Amino acid sequence: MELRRGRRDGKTKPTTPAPEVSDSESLLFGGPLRYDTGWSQHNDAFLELNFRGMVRRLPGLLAASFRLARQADPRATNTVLAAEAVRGAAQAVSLLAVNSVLSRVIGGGALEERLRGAVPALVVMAAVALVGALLRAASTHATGRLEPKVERVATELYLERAAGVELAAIEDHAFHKLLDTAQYGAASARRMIMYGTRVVNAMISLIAAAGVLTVLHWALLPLLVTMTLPSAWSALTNARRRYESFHVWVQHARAGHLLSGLLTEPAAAPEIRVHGVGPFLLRHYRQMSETAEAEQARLARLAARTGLFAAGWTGLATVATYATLGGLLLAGAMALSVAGTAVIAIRTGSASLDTLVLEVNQLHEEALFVGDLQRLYTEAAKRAIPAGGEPLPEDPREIRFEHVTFGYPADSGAARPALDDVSLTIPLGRIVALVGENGSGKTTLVKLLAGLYTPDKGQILWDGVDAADADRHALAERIAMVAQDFKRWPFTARVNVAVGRSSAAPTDQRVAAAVADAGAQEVVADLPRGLDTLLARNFSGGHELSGGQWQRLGIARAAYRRGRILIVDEPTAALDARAELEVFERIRGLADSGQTVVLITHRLASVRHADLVHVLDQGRLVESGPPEELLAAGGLYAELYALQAEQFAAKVPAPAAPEAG
Ligand SMILES: Nc1ncnc2c1ncn2[C@@H]1O[C@H](COP(=O)(O)OP(=O)(O)OP(=O)(O)O)[C@@H](O)[C@H]1O
Repeated sequence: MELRRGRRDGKTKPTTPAPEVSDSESLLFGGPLRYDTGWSQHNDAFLELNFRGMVRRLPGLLAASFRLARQADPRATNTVLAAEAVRGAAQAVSLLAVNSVLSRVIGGGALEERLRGAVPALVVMAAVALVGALLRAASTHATGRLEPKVERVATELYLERAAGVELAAIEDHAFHKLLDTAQYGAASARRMIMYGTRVVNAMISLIAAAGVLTVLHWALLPLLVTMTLPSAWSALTNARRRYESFHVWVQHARAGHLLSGLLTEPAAAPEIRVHGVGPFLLRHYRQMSETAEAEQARLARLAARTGLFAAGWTGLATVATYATLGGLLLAGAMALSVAGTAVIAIRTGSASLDTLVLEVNQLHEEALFVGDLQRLYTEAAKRAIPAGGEPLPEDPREIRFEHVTFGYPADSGAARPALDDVSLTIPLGRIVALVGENGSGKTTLVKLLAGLYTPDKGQILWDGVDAADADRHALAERIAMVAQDFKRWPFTARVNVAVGRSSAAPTDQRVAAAVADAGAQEVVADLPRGLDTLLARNFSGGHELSGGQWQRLGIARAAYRRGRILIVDEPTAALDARAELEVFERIRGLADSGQTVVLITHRLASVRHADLVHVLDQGRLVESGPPEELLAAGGLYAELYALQAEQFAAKVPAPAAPEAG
């Protein structure tokens, strides 16, 4: 399922057909399992490349890769350019020397005299060959230094830009596709350096050969061009087809990689075995591979046809060239020595032109991928988290949401926004709980609070300052967050805590304090190598934690960050009853020390610790107030509370008495 250098597996059919299901599976699932995985709706016909457009784009792309090379290593770039330019010129001098040798040898006079006359030109040829060899060595050495540096610089820029965009961009499928295609740009930039140097070299030797031909007879140059045009056309046409195909198929290939990854991934392994998901995934994988193979076959068929047509055209042009040369000789319009030089110049010229076409074609193919990388750079710069902005008040009293409406960009077809005209206050230094049923908008609200998204309508005011205009990095500095799906970094336990503030050098004391704050001492004590235990099961010496143990480390990470506002989204979902109680006590303690806590939880009994509760329902704020007041008011909060309380109050049915007899 590889694309590009084996990953260009082709065109997408816009939909992946529903899989065939065997009888046994039909029985197993109680009916045929016919649905597609949901990846197939992609409409990516944005490419409008034509032959002229490709030629026009080339200088710009070449210049861009030259800029990258200069950025990576200016000295090596200059060495390569100078060496290649002089090498090309040396080839021109060499061709002129050949011309001189031939005219001496074919010209009049005694043989010995003619040979002696050719000696200076032969010496020049030898000197030029020596200089050429030295320059080639210099160029090879400098290119070898330059290429990996170019790839590193391009990759770093790619990763830096990707990490610096808004969360909304990362969730946008078009941007994600660009991230996917652009990842190959750095390796292409590296190869562009190699092809670029060859193109410069071939161009200069071609100019030399063309110059010689023009001097010999004006009609020879257009004939040379006619001879080489077909292969240029065929090579560029095939390159364009492969590139278009790659673009249309990139999502398909991504899905294929994802499927094959799922089949071997430890996290999916239990369900694959218990629910029998393996055959389902394999079927999809096979189907994707087969359609990809069909695309490769289509490309090969087209390439063969184009190549055959181009070869015929080249053959005819070659016959015409040599017929013209013969005609000129027969008509006495050209001397034999000149015709001899012309044959050599045509051969050299067409060889240079062939090389040029081949290398330009390679360069062009790479340039297209570098073009993707540049598009990503531009797009990422547009969607970057803005730097600078208004300073936030040093010690704000409250954060106020005013008529905030927000809908996820990736979910434009949603029936209602995730948050709809929400106005509420978060007083600082208190515990504020967000309560509501699944999907009511609690997580969305805290993501907006943390500056991960900006409202579509309304404002989030830190005292008087609108968060949309504030310095986003300064805002993030004040937030510590334990998200519902916080990252379980595949590093040591110590790093998993200290990554909460990776800009500061971790001290044992600070890590230990954070671990204690989260009540995670026992978790760490049970680890085989304490804080230095690697928490990545797939590595040797790696260890896996339980969900609840991870959750404590997540809380330790947030404690380590020491942000002024602590956001905890379902902090106790994976904790046992005793641990849950302890974590809430600690959260209460944090608030006593002046820390603001924004708490999302479904455990309403724990909400009694909160100073203020906001109740959300379908993206709207429906109730706000201290927990006791909300209970007394008999609204949604009281209803949800009563539902949970009933579960505990419900009597466990007594076991039925054994029947007599
Ligand atoms: N990244 C996302 N992209 C698109 N839609 C999203 C995204 N995250 C959430 N939503 C949608 O936004 C709405 C609110 O989701 P949110 O996660 O804020 O709810 P919640 O109250 O935190 O739910 P839960 O109690 O289940 O955690 C839901 O309809 C959900 O489908």
